[in-house]
Amino acid sequence: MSVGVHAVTTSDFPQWDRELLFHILDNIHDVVLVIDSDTTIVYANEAYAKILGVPVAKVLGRRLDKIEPKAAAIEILRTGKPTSGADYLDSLGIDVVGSSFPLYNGDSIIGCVSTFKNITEVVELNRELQQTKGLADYLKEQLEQWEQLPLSFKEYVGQNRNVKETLVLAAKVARTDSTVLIRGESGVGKEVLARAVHNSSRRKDMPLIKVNCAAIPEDLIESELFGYEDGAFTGAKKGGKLGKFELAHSGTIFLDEIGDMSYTMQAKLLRVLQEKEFERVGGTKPIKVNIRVIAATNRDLESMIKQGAFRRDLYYRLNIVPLNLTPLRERKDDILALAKTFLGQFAKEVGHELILSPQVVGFFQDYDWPGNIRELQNVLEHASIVCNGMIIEMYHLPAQLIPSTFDQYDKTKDSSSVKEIIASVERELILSALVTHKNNRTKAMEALGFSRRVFYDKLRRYGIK
Ligand SMILES: Nc1ncnc2c1ncn2[C@@H]1O[C@H](COP(=O)(O)OP(=O)(O)OP(=O)(O)O)[C@@H](O)[C@H]1O
Repeated sequence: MSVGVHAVTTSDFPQWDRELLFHILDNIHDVVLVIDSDTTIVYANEAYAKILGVPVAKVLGRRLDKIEPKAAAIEILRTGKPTSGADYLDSLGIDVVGSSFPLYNGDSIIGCVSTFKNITEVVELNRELQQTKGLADYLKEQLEQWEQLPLSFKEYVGQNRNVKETLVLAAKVARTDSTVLIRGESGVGKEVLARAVHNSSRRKDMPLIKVNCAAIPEDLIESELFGYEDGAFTGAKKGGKLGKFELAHSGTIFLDEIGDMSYTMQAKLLRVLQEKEFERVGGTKPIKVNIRVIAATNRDLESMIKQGAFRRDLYYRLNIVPLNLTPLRERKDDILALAKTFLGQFAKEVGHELILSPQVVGFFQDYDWPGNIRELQNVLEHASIVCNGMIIEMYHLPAQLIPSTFDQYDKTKDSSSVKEIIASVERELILSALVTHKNNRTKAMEALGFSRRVFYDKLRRYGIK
């Protein structure tokens, strides 16, 4: 029995010849690739063809630096330092894991050997797992602030002609994968419409991820959108973090307040919209995503373009199907239906039916609603808490609407005396103070600056229990 460097010969293995060694190498399941000092591929085993799908004969004699210029083996020819770990092969678009080491003849490096396996599937699975985990975190974050929003167009309150036209167009575009741009003042229901589009699309079972572009600080928005790799910056979470684009993979991303995104970020966003791929912060590997984009803004993008604050090319990319939502003051025919919906919701919370007095109905029709549907909802929520009975009167409305209450009296030349008007305003202020101080009478009294005797006298007079 003779002994080699790491081998012995026996009667079954009388010699370790070339043929036997090549046979062994060819049957190893991992790719084995050998290059010489000018990166010419001098050997590739059969796994190379099986795993990479390229016949061995096609690569032998070709230079690796022309095929895969970023390959670790090329760097090893220069440094002589073995490496191991995961890598991404640009030329084939696959993820691999393995190791490479230099070959020496005396002191000089004559080549390099790489062994690796394809882990694209594992990387994909890991990505799905990361997406699921990220999604769970995101949903947890959102759960507390999640609004009860209508689920589809059927539940979307809106009978006004303009709104109906918008809804019909929205329902049509929902069936496609087109980018949608929702325009309208704050509180007009842009997010509700975005959800309705997503929920009526074929992506409805996949995530709808919202990004409020105005709420994220400029230095964080890139990592929020695209995620980051492990150690991308100081304070970065270990293991990296998935961005909103990856969370939205296969689903929809809702870019709210898009007009507030910085000019630099607009360029990066445009690239993603065009190429459907991006890199994480601190990463080099391109990540492909399949997403539908819905953007919304209350800003005048056309003026912003003229002022150089919004990119024209991004505008064209986003404005494929614009959906305009009319402000509430121009769709007053919807006010009562919306009010009824909200009162129905609040009635469940307070435990009794709620209706509007004729004065309140009149006032709602006259009022301008600068905060649109959100303002209407908030006003009714306030009134439903303050009102002990079933009928919501003017004095149940929030204090900030009180100047308008005076207008109302003036306009209609209401027969109420000044005394009555003051009394109704005073009653409202007391009720508001009680709500603010969670029914703590002493605190409400102090806040209003009344003495105890005057305060309790007024409670009695106004029938406040
Ligand atoms: N058609 C509707 N039916 C029922 N509720 C609605 C409708 N439209 C809006 N709302 C309610 O009004 C509130 C404001 O809506 P939403 O957040 O969609 O407005 P927005 O235009 O996105 O506001 P912003 O520009 O401030 O983000 C929400 O609480 C929503 O539930």
